[in-house]
Amino acid sequence: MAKPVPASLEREQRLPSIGFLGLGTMGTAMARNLLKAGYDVTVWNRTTSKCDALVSEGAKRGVTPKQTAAACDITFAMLADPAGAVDVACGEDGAVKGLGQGKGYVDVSTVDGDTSKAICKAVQASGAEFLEAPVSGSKKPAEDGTLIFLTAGDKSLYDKAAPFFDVMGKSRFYLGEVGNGAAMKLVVNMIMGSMMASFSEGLTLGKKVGLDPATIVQVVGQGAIAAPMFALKGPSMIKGSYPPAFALKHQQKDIRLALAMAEDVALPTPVAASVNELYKRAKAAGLGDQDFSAIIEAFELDPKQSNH
Ligand SMILES: NC(=O)C1=CN([C@@H]2O[C@H](COP(=O)(O)OP(=O)(O)OC[C@H]3O[C@@H](n4cnc5c(N)ncnc54)[C@H](OP(=O)(O)O)[C@@H]3O)[C@@H](O)[C@H]2O)C=CC1
Ligand SMILES: O=CCCC(=O)O
Repeated sequence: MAKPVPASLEREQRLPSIGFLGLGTMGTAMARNLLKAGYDVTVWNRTTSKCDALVSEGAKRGVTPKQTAAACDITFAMLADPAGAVDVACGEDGAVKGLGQGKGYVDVSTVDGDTSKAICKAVQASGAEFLEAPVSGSKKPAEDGTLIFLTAGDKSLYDKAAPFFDVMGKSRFYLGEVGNGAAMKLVVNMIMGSMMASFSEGLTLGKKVGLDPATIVQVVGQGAIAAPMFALKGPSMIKGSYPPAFALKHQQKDIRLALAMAEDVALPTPVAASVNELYKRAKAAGLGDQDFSAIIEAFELDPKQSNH
């Protein structure tokens, strides 16, 4: 059930209008929750047909990021990667051109700190406020409104956007300066990518030595290394099924960005570096659009066939 508009906002004369740019797996579910909560939502996506469902549910159709940002008080962006986030914010018909004093831009995409800082600079130069707010939690938490927001940037925009975060999520952290939200997200996803690779390696080894993979999942689930992610994905992984929630190509992007962040502070990250090679191999073998749990397939790939 959709979370209702908070009473404090209902008492105001006009609810802020919300723009949402990027209707992929996450953006669609997040924008839908804002719409279901009763907000005035304008949606835009590069592939315009992805707007149709939300428009039929009551959203307004944005023409460009610029027009969407110009029409709305606060605009959210949920794009695939740094290049997409910069294009949509700062490109020819980018959101920045529609922003100005009194408006806010909240980028919830997973990008690196430098990208986030560049977008922040362009947004603030327009007179608008900026917040980075990448999320922890995948497709189901996005649908259920139980994401975790890792925000940093203009504190007054954080306060204004809080009711929207509370519709889309179960918790929110304000981490100070722009770059800290991106850094937190990359640290978390670097750990997650390594955990998934390690789990996959263990399942593959267990199977090779004659253990029942379903029993391995059960045993892991009852001990000190139990993790919600293993319990959720393990049963489908052992059937060779990877229903897409978080694309493997996005997980590899996050490890790549985390490695660059580590390089900036001269920290050796041998685990993540090795795991990155595995994700690159899986991507080269055509698994990029599968859920990232398809990384288990990489252990059975012929190294000669994967060419990265
Ligand atoms: N899926 C998940 O579980 C989670 C994902 N994330 C992060 O959230 C972000 C979005 O993820 P998700 O929704 O799964 O990704 P999807 O691949 O499903 O969607 C990506 C979106 O980005 C758009 N896009 C990409 N490049 C451009 C560009 N150059 N110009 C305009 N639009 C562009 C796509 O448009 P089009 O439809 O036209 O291709 C699409 O709307 C990523 O940064 C990801 O790492 C964070 C937490 C969880
Ligand atoms: O970036 C993707 C994160 C997925 C998750 O937190 O479950």
